[in-house]
Amino acid sequence: MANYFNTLSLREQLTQLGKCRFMDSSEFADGVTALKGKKIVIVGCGAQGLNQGLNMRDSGLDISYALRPAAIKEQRQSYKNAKENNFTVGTYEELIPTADLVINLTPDKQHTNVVSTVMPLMKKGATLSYSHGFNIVEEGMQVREDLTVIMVAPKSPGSEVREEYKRGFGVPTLIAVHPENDPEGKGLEQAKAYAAGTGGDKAGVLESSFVAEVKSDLMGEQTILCGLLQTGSILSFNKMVEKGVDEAYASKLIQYGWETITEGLKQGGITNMMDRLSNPAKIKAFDLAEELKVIMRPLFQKHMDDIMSGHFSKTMMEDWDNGDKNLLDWRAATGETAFEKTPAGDMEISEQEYYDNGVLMVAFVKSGVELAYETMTESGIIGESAYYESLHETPLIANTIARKKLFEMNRVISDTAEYGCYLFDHACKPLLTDFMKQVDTEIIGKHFGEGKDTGVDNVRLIAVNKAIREHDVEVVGARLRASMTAMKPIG
Ligand SMILES: NC(=O)C1=CN([C@@H]2O[C@H](COP(=O)(O)OP(=O)(O)OC[C@H]3O[C@@H](n4cnc5c(N)ncnc54)[C@H](OP(=O)(O)O)[C@@H]3O)[C@@H](O)[C@H]2O)C=CC1
Ligand SMILES: CC[C@](O)(C(C)=O)C(=O)O
Ligand SMILES: [Mg+2]
Ligand SMILES: [Mg+2]
Repeated sequence: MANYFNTLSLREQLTQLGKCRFMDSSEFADGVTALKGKKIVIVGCGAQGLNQGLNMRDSGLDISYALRPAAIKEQRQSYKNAKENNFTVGTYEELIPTADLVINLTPDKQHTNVVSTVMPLMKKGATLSYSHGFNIVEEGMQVREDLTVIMVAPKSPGSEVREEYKRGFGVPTLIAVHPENDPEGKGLEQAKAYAAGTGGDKAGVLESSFVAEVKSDLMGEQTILCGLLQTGSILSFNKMVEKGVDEAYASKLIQYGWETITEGLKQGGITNMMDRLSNPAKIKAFDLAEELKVIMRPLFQKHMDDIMSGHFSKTMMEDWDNGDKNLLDWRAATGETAFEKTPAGDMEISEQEYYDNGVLMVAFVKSGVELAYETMTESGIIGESAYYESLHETPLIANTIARKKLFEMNRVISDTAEYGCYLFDHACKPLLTDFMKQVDTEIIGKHFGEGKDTGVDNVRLIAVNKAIREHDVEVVGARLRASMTAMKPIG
């Protein structure tokens, strides 16, 4: 199998990368109709499998789970997830031959194996679906010509897919039809119905391509969403301890700080997150973010280049073949960091204190979101996609760190995201050595400018505010957030 993206002409690569249309809510007027009464079998019942299945069943669809024999025999977690929620569970042989839609929600690493096993059992004219296009785009999986291949990719961890649905809403979702596999022209209607079944239509759906989803998803998760949150956590914690801040306080400030400050991001973008700081702190965070952007830009660009060329997927797949050596070493090293090993204290930290004492964290978030967005859009990924993969998803990942630190984040995200997160982190920390030497508790651990005059130069403040507000991620984000709010009452 060859990397599918690399087999395309440059023109076709650019066309597929740039495919991104924000769909109007009226396009979902038929709801789940195209899948109503169809037999839908989900392979795998993990983070996405369970939560998508629960939503689709609540939306009136017929869902069952096909699991590998060992999972059923040993009653593994996937079996328990499905059974405890009263779903029918069976083997591939029992469930796949009668399925109209088979949804592959196993880890990306397993896709070639799973799809090769499942495909011969699928009935003529059925549909195969993915929630991430790695197997099609990076591994070049060839699917039987009579089968339709679609993708419905929620831009969120599985837990939030369910939580948002229960709130009568959903998470933004990318849908796509693989151009090589749409023999009956039914792919788009089915993908729309599936997105409606998960609640994604209420939050915003982009009609995209497998290529655009893969290249943007990999970039977001490696850099701002997971990699930089990991690097920022470790470096910020170590610095506070080095400077004598109480360890338990430092641990708490980081563990819950990302969630608190990115709540500001979720509600009103970088503008609102920065507005939560005092004027002098805002200018300081702005300057730090500018400095960080200069230092980290080449690393962000390297990640994007390696994702585009297929170098990233090639080296990750080599690690798969090598028994996951790098992944397991990196996972163990993360578990040994002082941040991971130091429990958060039970002292009170007010919401505002997380901002005031976490100016460096705000600067990490601002620089990472903007860099990820800029690097993606410079590479042909459309702004809306880049927004979902940078600003929109950062608070959702920050929530996982609040639950159980970096361990929880890396547990909840997919296997490709975990690998890419460590890869970025290990390259980024050394790059920031000199920058971190100048960092003191004024910007991490203590209240910025406490007791000092809060006056600032008006001209500078106006220029800083203008630069923050006019960044493209803010312009695109304001539009997307407005449409999400507009759609919310429909649920
Ligand atoms: N994690 C996330 O939040 C997101 C994931 N995605 C995508 O969703 C897909 C699923 O990822 P995710 O939910 O993280 O996966 P998980 O690791 O959470 O779930 C894996 C499921 O697959 C089963 N499984 C594992 N290995 C095999 C195998 N060899 N054969 C058959 N079944 C197997 C497991 O069951 P058992 O081991 O018991 O057999 C388990 O039920 C991926 O394509 C991912 O990129 C997309 C958006 C976000
Ligand atoms: C951020 C990681 C992710 O891409 C996701 C939850 O969207 C993943 O692959 O887990
Ligand atoms: Mg993702
Ligand atoms: Mg991903």
